[in-house]
Amino acid sequence: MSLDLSRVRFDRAGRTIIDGVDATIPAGALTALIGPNGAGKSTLLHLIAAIERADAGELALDGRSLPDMRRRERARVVALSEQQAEVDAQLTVEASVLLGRTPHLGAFAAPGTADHLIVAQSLAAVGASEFASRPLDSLSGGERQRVTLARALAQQPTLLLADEPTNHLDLGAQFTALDLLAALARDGLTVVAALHDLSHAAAYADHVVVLEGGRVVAAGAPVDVLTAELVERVYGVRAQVLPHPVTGRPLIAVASAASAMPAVQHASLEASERA
Ligand SMILES: Nc1ncnc2c1ncn2[C@@H]1O[C@H](COP(=O)(O)OP(=O)(O)OP(=O)(O)O)[C@@H](O)[C@H]1O
Repeated sequence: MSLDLSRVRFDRAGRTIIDGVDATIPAGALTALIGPNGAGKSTLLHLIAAIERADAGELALDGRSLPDMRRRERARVVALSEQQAEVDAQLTVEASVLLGRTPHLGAFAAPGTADHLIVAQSLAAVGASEFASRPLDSLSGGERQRVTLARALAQQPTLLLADEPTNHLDLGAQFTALDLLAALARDGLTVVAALHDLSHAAAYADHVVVLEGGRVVAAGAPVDVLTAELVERVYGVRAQVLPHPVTGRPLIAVASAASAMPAVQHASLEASERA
C-alpha cells in the first residue's frame, strides 16, 4: 500500500517541527527516512501512525486518510516499532509481543493458538525466541530492540514504521534486522525506517527521503540521493561515496567532519597547536 503525504505540517511549543512535507512512499518497498538529529524523523513517523495529529496536510494509505481511520482499524494496518518506555517492564517478552495481536482480537476475546503461533514466528524472525519467557526489564538494549520489532511484526501490518531499528544492535544483529525489513518489503510490506547510518540506507533502501529542519530536501533512489554533495550539505560532513565492493551500492566513507566544526573550535585547535 503506497503512502502519500501532502503538505503535512506539525507545530509544537510554538515551533513548526514538520514544515510542509510532501512525499510518496512506494508500496512493497523499503524507504529509508534519513536526516540529522532533530530533523523530524520520529515526529513524522508519529504523524503517520497517528500518535500525533498533524496541524495541516494529508496522510493517506492507498487513498485512505490514516488520521481519519478508526483507531482499531488503523492498528490492523499500521505498526510502529520504536523503543517504548511505557510498555510494562514487568511483562514477559512473549506477553509484550502478544500485545501486537490486540487489534486483531474480537472484543473480550482471548488470544488463540493462531495468535500464539504468530508471536512465536515474530520472535523467531528477530532472533528473540530464546528470551521469550523473560521479563522485559531483564533484557539488554539490543534484546529489547528486537522485541520491539517482533511486537510490530505480530501486528501483521501492511505498513511498518521502524524508528531506528538498528539502534543498540550489534553489527550482526543490525544486518539481520535490515535483511528482515528488506525481505518483508520484497514480500509486499511497505516499510519506512528512520535510519542514521547512510550506508545502511544505501545498501537496503529502495527509496530514500531526506528530512532537514522538518522539510524534505531530497527523495529518490539511494544512488541518486546519497551523493557526497548531499552528505556535506545536510550533515556538514565531507564524505566520499564509493561503490560497495560487493553490491555496487553507494558506500559512504566519511573523510572529515571538519566542515561541521564551529569556527570557535578551529580557533581553539589552532591556539592549542601554537601552545
Ligand atoms: N515535546 C516536544 N516539545 C518541543 N519540541 C519537541 C518535542 N518533541 C520533539 N521536539 C522537537 O522536534 C524536532 C524534531 O524531533 P524528532 O524527534 O522528530 O527528530 P528526529 O529527526 O527523530 O531526531 P533524532 O535523529 O535526534 O532522533 C526537534 O527539534 C525536537 O527538539
